[in-house]
Amino acid sequence: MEMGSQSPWKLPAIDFTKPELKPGTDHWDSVKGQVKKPLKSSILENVEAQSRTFWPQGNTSFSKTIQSFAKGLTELSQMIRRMILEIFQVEKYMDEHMESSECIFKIMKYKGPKTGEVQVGLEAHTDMTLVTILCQNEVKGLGLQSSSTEEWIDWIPSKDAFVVIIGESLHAWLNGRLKATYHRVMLTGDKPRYSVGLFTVPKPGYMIKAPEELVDEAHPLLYKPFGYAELLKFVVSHKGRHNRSGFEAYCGVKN
Ligand SMILES: O=C(O)CCC(=O)C(=O)O
Ligand SMILES: [Fe+2]
Repeated sequence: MEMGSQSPWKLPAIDFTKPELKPGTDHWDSVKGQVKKPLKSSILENVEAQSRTFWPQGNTSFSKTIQSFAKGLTELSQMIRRMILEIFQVEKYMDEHMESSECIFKIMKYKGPKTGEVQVGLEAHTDMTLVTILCQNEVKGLGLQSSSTEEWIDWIPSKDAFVVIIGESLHAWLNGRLKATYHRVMLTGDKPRYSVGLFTVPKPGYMIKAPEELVDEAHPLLYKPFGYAELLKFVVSHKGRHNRSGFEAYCGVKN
């Protein structure tokens, strides 16, 4: 997709495919500027990234290329987080941030409900991750909520694009500078929906704590330091599992 062209998704689309996309180059700064826009306007804290660089042969035989696919997604996750840290001027934490995170790759299958009526495949929720990257087969179903208008936007599946979702751990680490994106899966018809997700999460034992540079009078600390595994355990057992309340109850300073 050409820079600045309209995406079919009503979502900001950003091209990460150019080989010259390397930190410190003009092209890096230009793409970073595009990442900054949707983050700043808070239209929706996600971006789409085209896949061909990571995956030049296309995604039809992905079972064979699953490892290189996961590697490509891991690199994309790193690039996006590198840009986000630069945008919020906390580059000095880059190594710590990268070393304290790991990527989990999952393949998911949703059976078609075999009805013409839309059924919930996965309730609206935010992820507890740092960042989640999703892609899927041609069966529609993923919806993303704009944090500013609360409008639900259907993702139109595309084999050239990924959805990048900000999770609660990154929201907390940035002391609220970015919001976690609500998303859900709604299904209809009888075809199964397959999706793959790369979930970038804090490593076990690492305490997520906002850097002091992001905490000041205008931005008081929102979350107490927490470990990811402990957070997950609490959220899963909490009645607010499918919304932000479990997260807020676990580590929100106000609680
Ligand atoms: O299947 C999808 O596209 C979404 C999966 C998801 O939101 C999750 O596993 O947290
Ligand atoms: Fe999710």
